[in-house]
Order: sequence, then C-alpha cells, then structure tokens
Amino acid sequence: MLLEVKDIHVHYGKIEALKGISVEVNEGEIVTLIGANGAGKTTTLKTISGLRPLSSGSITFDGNDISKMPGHQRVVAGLGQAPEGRGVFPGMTVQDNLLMGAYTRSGDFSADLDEVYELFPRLLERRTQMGGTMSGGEQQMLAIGRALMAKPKLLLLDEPSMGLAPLIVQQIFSIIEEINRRGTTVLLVEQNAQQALKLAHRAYVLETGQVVKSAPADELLNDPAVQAAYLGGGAAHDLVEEAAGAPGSASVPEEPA
Ligand SMILES: Nc1ncnc2c1ncn2[C@@H]1O[C@H](COP(=O)(O)OP(=O)(O)OP(=O)(O)O)[C@@H](O)[C@H]1O
Repeated sequence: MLLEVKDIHVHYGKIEALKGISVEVNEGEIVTLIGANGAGKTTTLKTISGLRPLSSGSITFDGNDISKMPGHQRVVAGLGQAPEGRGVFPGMTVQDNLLMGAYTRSGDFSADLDEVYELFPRLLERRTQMGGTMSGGEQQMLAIGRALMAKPKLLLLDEPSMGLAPLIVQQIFSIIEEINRRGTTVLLVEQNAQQALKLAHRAYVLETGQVVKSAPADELLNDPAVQAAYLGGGAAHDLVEEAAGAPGSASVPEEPA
C-alpha cells in the first residue's frame, strides 16, 4: 500500500473537521474522495500533505510514518499536490512556474519539463506567458504540471474541475488518466462526483468529517443512494443514517454535486 490514512482526527480550533477518517491508496490506483461542501475532503488532503496537523491517528506513506513530517519533506518523500485554487505564481512565466515545482530536486530535469509539455501542449505554446494571465483551465493545467515536476509517487489533486467549463473538465480528466497510465498514483478530491467516479478505480464518500461509504467507483456510480445524494438523481439521501443504521441521527448533505 502506498498511502494509509488511519483514523485521523483534525481540528480547526474547537471544531472537529475530521472525526476519524481512514483512507487507503494502493500503488497505481486513482482514488477519489467525494462528498458535499464541508464534508472534509480538502482538510483530508491538506492533512496528508502536511498543511494541517493531526490531533490523532496516523499517516503512513511508502512505508514510513509521515504523521509529524513537515510538508516540504513530504514533497521530497514523493507527495505532490496541485492545491485547491491552483496557487499559480501570477508574476512568473509558465516555464518558471513549472521549474518551481522541481525546487526540491537537483540535477537536470529537462526531460521532465518535456514530458509536462507533451502532456499539456497548451503550456508549451504559452511557456513565456505570465502565469496570472492564463485562463482558469490553463492555470489548472499549470498547477498539475508543476506538481508533476517534483516527480511525485502520489499526486494529490484538490478539485481540478472547479469553475471550469465541461469541455475543459473533460480534457483535464483525460490528462489525469494519462498521468496515471504512465505510472503516477492519484488521490483526487472532487465535487464533480460523476466525473470523478468515472475516472477513479475506487472512491470514498465523506459526510461531516467521516467516511460513510467506500467501494469500487463503478459500484458507487450505480448505487441508488449515491446517485440520489451526489449524482443529481433526486432528493438527497442520508448516507450517514444508512451507514450508522440509525435514522434521524445525522444531517442531510447540503447540496448534490
Ligand atoms: N480554516 C478553517 N477554519 C475553520 N474551519 C474550517 C477551516 N477550513 C475548513 N473548516 C471546516 O472544516 C470542515 C471541513 O471543510 P473542508 O474544506 O475540508 O470540506 P470540503 O469537503 O473540502 O468542502 P468543499 O467542497 O466546500 O471545499 C467544514 O465544516 C469547514 O467549515
């Protein structure tokens, strides 16, 4: 197993955002976390990448306990992240943005730059353009390309479809598939559950800081409760109740994805 997140609890002040999340990612997989706004998807990714501290639980990556490892060391260990909101450096060129992704490495990474340009021909066309003047979709490509420059074993992607037109989302998702086909394991957080489940091998459904379901992605795509709650299939269905077997014990998802 490449990543094992075990029973993690994470707080923002007194608010417990993650209430015992466990997630596993095997080498070669695309795994997705889906769930309504506020379910804890982004917090889970931030905790894996070291941007949020754990209150309890553990994270094991590539055989090492990284629970207390600082974020920059996790990048060196092989965790690459394209963050929510993209984090492109606006006043730097596309190429310099990409090269920043390799700051933890030494040696010659021109072959890696070539590979990123091959995956994203648009970035090659725009390599001298300032990052901040790129469109939303192009900035998302840049964020993923920059994360790839660190040669990650596991690529963490936070809502790559956010705010993008359907055609661009399709393009980005097929590139993620290609990145995975070339050997990079992917953990994807998405509001766009439909697209994410079509792309992923396995998925976890999060609600109010807990995992309420985990299954192969195609199984979840055909699951009536998941369809109702997250795939625009009708009235929201409460998966927490179903998981807990206790009707009336939890809240309804805020909105379908
Ligand atoms: N900086 C913060 N300070 C306080 N509470 C926070 C902070 N960031 C997130 N939270 C809370 O933690 C919980 C989980 O939020 P998180 O952003 O992880 O959810 P999410 O599933 O990624 O949602 P979204 O899809 O809306 O980004 C929410 O209740 C949220 O309000």
